[in-house]
Amino acid sequence: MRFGGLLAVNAVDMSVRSGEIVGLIGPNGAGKTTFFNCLTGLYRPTGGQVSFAGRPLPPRPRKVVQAGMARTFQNIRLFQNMTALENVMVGRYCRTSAGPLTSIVRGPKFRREEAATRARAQELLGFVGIPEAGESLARNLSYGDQRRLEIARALATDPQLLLLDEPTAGMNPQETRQAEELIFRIRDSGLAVVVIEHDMRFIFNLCDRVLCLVQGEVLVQGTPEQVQSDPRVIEAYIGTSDEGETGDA
Ligand SMILES: Nc1ncnc2c1ncn2[C@@H]1O[C@H](COP(=O)(O)OP(=O)(O)OP(=O)(O)O)[C@@H](O)[C@H]1O
Repeated sequence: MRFGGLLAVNAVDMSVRSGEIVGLIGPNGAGKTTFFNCLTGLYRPTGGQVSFAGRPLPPRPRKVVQAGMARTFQNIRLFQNMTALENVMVGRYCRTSAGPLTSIVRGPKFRREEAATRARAQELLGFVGIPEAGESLARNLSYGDQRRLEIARALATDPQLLLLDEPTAGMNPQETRQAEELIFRIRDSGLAVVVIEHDMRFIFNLCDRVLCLVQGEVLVQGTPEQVQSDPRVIEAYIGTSDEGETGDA
């Protein structure tokens, strides 16, 4: 992915299997979010190809979600003035069949689907640990709960692959532990998960494999043990001006 003269992501080749958690680390500006944006159709890559489950994916977010890839955002992007339940229901609509006409007429088929969507959304709120939040407006939830809600909305699309962009940013230690436990449960349900994170303790504890990006390219990849002891990774972080990234920021 090129932005003018800047090659933001170059030849990043990554695979992730069902039931596996892969971490994506790297200093600020390494290209992590740009990589997610390329995968999910927010950016049209200037070169290369995204394939999912063996099929090429067009760079269109709706097609990507329908193919089974869902994501959350570094800066939470909820519908702040809708309830938590409604936010999750929105995620579900890519799997329902009601078109505009059915929605206006609101016949029995629409009502059946709507009830099923509501029930599934409530179930997902329970799964992410906020079963009581359904009627609260998203903007009134705590920061940690908003992050869980974003995950619930992503899960509502029935993904096979979940991309999480800094899921613990702004969380306190207790919320971070709960997020870790939630991601393990998501993995255990058979999904493939890719996580971007700056919190090293979190990522090395969570992931089966870790890739370290630097200036848009994969510098090192391997098990958490291999990556955290690799001098090139340590150097890549120390070499940045953001010292906070070397610790638990
Ligand atoms: N839309 C854009 N237009 C121009 N340049 C961009 C755009 N998006 C990202 N970049 C540049 O691409 C590079 C990679 O940015 P990106 O946000 O992907 O990094 P990152 O690894 O996610 O960083 P961080 O950890 O700070 O979120 C940066 O130099 C950034 O300035």
